[in-house]
Amino acid sequence: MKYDVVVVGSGVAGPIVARDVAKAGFSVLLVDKKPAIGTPKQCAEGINVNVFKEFDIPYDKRFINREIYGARIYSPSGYTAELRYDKVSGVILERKVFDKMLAYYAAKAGADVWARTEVIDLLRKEGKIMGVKAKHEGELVEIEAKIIVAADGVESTVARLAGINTYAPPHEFDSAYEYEMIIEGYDPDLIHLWFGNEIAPRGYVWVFPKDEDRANVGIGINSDNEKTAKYYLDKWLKENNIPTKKILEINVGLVPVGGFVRELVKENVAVVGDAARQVNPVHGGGMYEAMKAANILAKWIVKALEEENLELLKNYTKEWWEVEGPKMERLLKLRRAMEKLTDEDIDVFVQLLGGTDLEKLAGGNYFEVVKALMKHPKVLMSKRRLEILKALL
Ligand SMILES: Cc1cc2nc3c(=O)[nH]c(=O)nc-3n(C[C@H](O)[C@H](O)[C@H](O)COP(=O)(O)OP(=O)(O)OC[C@H]3O[C@@H](n4cnc5c(N)ncnc54)[C@H](O)[C@@H]3O)c2cc1C
Repeated sequence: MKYDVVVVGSGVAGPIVARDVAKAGFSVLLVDKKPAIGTPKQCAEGINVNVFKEFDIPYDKRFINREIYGARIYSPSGYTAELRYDKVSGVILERKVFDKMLAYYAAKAGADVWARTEVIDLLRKEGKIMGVKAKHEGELVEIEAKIIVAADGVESTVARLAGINTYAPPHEFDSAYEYEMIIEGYDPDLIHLWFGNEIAPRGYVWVFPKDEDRANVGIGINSDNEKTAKYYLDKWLKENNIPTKKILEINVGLVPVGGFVRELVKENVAVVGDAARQVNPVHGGGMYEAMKAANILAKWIVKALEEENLELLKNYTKEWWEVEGPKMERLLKLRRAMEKLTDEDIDVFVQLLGGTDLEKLAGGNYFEVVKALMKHPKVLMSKRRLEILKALL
């Protein structure tokens, strides 16, 4: 079996690469170890509404669970800041359908798609990487390919097999735990985020509404914490008197929030998405970054195949670092600064920040916001707060 490209992993990044390369007329095989692509989900399913246009994905009601108009954040003592638009700003997806439909779009563009196919090793001949070895419905198969894409998520093995250094220490990952459950009393037009060192160390608790009374309710905390994410989520639910007898799903996962990969390509293997730690380090959202990187990678795969020059693949690393790298480094700096905040600091900042400030912070465009905060008496009076902010400039 021979293809131009084999893509390992059909989450978000993989199908976008497969679709774009197949569209250009090259042969592509997209594989995933899951028997049903998209299931189970490991996601809160929130994404900015602009992605559909940017990545040419139909705005299809089959996977758009709910339209969202903004966000409300809560400080440890209960101060809130809100960002509310009069038009749709984001959506809560149904990822089980979304991921499957992305694979369907890849198939429609010409790619072959195999579910229940787990890549277990690289295929090497005379020291060269020639493809992958996989278990396809329990049978061992060898798939030859000119280019291999490791889109195999946070626990990626394929990039490492090729010698790409994807190591990051445990502190650069969040541990996430989530219930899809019945929950009432939260404005279903907004996403809700709670911050605080006793609530969610380093991270936040989220309620992402999927219905008036159904939501993904989850938490992300630093994965090297001595307590578990489940411990903190259950504590928060109990302290807020939220009944936990109607739980429809439990989702667990790791989220990379740092540890970006310097060299994204080795020989004819490229890494993309969570496997390459391409995730927003402040809010832990990875779908946008996975699609953005997939887009860049697909462009260079097509060029490399058209010009029969695999060296061109290296331009993916260069372009990703030029286009996304600076923003990601700024966000990482912001994440590290946020880790130093006490609960009192969070209370102060939430009182001082407006909705648009929050948007700028989450997108990494924080210079103006930080400069304005530094002039406020509540910040000026605290040498420590001032130093945390100064380090961001
Ligand atoms: C609890 C939680 C909540 C989250 N919430 C959000 C959110 O609200 N918004 C957001 O943008 N991001 C969120 N994220 C992050 C987001 O889910 C990921 O960033 C995104 O899915 C990354 O896409 P990907 O294609 O790189 O990897 P994945 O979506 O993880 O896909 C990787 C695929 O590879 C397959 N695979 C792995 N190994 C092999 C193998 N050896 N052979 C074949 N197939 C293999 C897996 O089965 C999987 O389908 C959340 C993550 C978690 C854990």
